[in-house]
Amino acid sequence: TKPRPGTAKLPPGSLGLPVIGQSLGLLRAMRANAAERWVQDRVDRYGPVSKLSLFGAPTVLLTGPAANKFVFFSGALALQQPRSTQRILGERSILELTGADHKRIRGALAEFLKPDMLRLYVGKIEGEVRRHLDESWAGRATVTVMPLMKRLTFDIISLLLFGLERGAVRDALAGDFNHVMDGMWAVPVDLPFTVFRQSLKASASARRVIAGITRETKAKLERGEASRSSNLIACLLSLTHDAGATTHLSEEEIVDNSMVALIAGHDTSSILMTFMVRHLANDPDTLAAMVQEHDEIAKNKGDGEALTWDDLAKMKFTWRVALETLRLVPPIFGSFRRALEDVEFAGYLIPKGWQVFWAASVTHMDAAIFHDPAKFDPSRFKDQSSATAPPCSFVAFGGGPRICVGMEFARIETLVTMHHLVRRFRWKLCCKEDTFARDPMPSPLHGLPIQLENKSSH
Ligand code: HEM
Repeated sequence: TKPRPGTAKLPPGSLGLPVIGQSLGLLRAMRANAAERWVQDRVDRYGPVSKLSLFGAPTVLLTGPAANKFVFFSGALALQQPRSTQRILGERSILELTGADHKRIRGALAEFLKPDMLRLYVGKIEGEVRRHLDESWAGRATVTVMPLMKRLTFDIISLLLFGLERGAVRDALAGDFNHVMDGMWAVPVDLPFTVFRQSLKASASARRVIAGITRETKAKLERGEASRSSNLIACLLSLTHDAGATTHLSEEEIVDNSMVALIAGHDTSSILMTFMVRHLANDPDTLAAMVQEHDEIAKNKGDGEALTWDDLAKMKFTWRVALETLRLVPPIFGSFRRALEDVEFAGYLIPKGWQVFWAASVTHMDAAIFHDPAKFDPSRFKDQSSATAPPCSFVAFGGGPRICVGMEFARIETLVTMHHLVRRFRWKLCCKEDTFARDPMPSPLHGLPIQLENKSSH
């Protein structure tokens, strides 16, 4: 709601030191696996709405389902990215756009990421998974899960987005993206030898590759050698051709949003799968139930026969394990919005221009919503439609008009990967410590090295 002038007061809390504010405290806590605790401590001290200063701007921290709903649905708030992210991903990325522009780009991405389109890709995703497991997992005594999952999800997404098969171009793009990621949350100072400069250079190089692919795809579409469903670029270009001004995407928009999809589409899901592997190593009952689900599906198939869309629909328990993993370790800790005007929430004023920060963990660990919240219990997601969990309480994928547009895609690649993983291997953790650092994405100790054993029947 819009406050009446002079009525609402600022939330409790302190803005801390000039410029630095509480940023260093939060960053330190993130690296020490204590970010969730850090946010909870603030909530214990000041309540669910408090003010602080993060990354150079006055900020209101909001927690709880009602606050999440406000953040996701309020028209007075716009998505806000760090300046570094904006420079790297470009000004026409979906993350920078609001209103009709956001709707148009989101509609275009959703056109490619909708189930009807994704079902055409199950075979390609499975092909990548099988090849990765054959080449990088099978026959090894130990592997490090996190980097392997990152490369797997990168290869899957670049196949879907650009039709890029294995080879030098994909390797070069993967190399560029490692550097792109390094500077996403860096101080945006473009000077020689800074992480940020390196990241900008890598981003420029990746952009040239994507622009080249866009031109090639355009020519292929004109020659009838590609169709709308060939890959994301073909889909976006076809929208341009088909539907005129309302859905038209410029080349800059295609490149910027391919960059976003490539980053958003591989980092998060690789983290989910890595933490599933970690959790399953410590939870034999959950693992056994998952193995049973996948053995049941494989029982009715010939050797090497491809998974179908219907098979994926049967992997209900596995998806619950994924959701419970996302509840306990949400890859996206939270994110920022910016107040476009003075706005009021829960009796407090959020002044125009201030940041709003929402953190997933507080609601995910609220015992009033998730009974015994520290316990890993996939059965709590058994009936997602039940009225027991209020809306906007499970927020690993965000919510509202900006809810993750790649959620269904993440589900498919996770299910396909876990199917082959649990059927082919047993594993044990090399590091027993149950900890992780955030930078800002969570990563387990040493990237999660595991001892691997091939199951005899495979
Ligand atoms: C486990 C995997 C994933 C998680 C946990 C996740 C999480 C999220 C979250 C929390 C948001 C909302 C951020 C906010 O409101 O500030 C988001 C947005 C987004 N995600 Fe995902 N994501 C995942 C996978 C993917 C995949 C596979 C893709 C692409 C193929 C993708 C593309 C996007 C895009 C483009 C947005 C921005 C949507 C918009 O602003 O309208 N994500 N994601």
